[in-house]
Amino acid sequence: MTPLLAVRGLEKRFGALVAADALNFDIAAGQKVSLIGANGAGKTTFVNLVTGYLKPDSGRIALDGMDIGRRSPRNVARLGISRSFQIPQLFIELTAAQNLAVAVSGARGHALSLLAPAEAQGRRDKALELLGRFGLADLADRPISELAGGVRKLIDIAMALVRRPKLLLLDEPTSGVSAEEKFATMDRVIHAVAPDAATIVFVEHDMEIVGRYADRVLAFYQGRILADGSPRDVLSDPQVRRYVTGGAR
Ligand SMILES: Nc1ncnc2c1ncn2[C@@H]1O[C@H](COP(=O)(O)OP(=O)(O)OP(=O)(O)O)[C@@H](O)[C@H]1O
Repeated sequence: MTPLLAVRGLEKRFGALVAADALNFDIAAGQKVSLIGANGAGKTTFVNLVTGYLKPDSGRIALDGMDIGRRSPRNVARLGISRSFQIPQLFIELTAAQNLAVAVSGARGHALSLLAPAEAQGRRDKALELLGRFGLADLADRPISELAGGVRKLIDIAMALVRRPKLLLLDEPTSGVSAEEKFATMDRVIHAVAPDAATIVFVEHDMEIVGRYADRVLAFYQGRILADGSPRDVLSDPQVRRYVTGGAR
């Protein structure tokens, strides 16, 4: 069976630094994969390569068998890969619902100013539906500037769901979220993504989150995969303990 994502010989260099070093692996549909690794190990570089924000120097990335390695971020998103960011990319003066409405317009290829009222209502309905999935419907009309960091992260992830992606990449979904709220935040993410049955790849520094939510872990070290397997196996691997979790935040 064709894997959802196939990565073959993927390389990316920044000058002399090899940030992705001949990466080779598949991701099957339905998996929840966590990317772990110390700072600078290459996790975000991988996310940027898959989402079109960086172009590989060599190698291949295929989504459902289609080569996507040199497409633009917009094109990659149209094909079914969405992402969230370490720092949420939101319009700070707009409300939560307005931010999502902008994303809905973008996904539908509309210019906001040209929309008929019926379409504007449709966008708002979609925005409210997505916020509802995250338990945030009551914050729909609050400006982002008034919302806490953890809520902003959830809204950024909601934006990524607008296109009903096949593959969702989350860059540190719980960074900046308090220890008391981190499980509740991830529970909301998993619950919200479930209706779209999206495959999730998430960068994570918190090993409690990794152990609880991932069914597979890829441990990065110096642009390479040091270990690949179940959370139990990878987190107990001596190399991972030495080079990854020992230095994790
Ligand atoms: N645009 C860039 N130009 C030059 N070097 C870069 C660039 N992006 C990343 N790097 C370097 O590539 C290496 C991998 O960085 P990357 O951001 O992928 O690591 P990471 O595992 O995501 O780290 P973190 O956990 O700190 O986010 C680092 O040494 C980083 O400094």
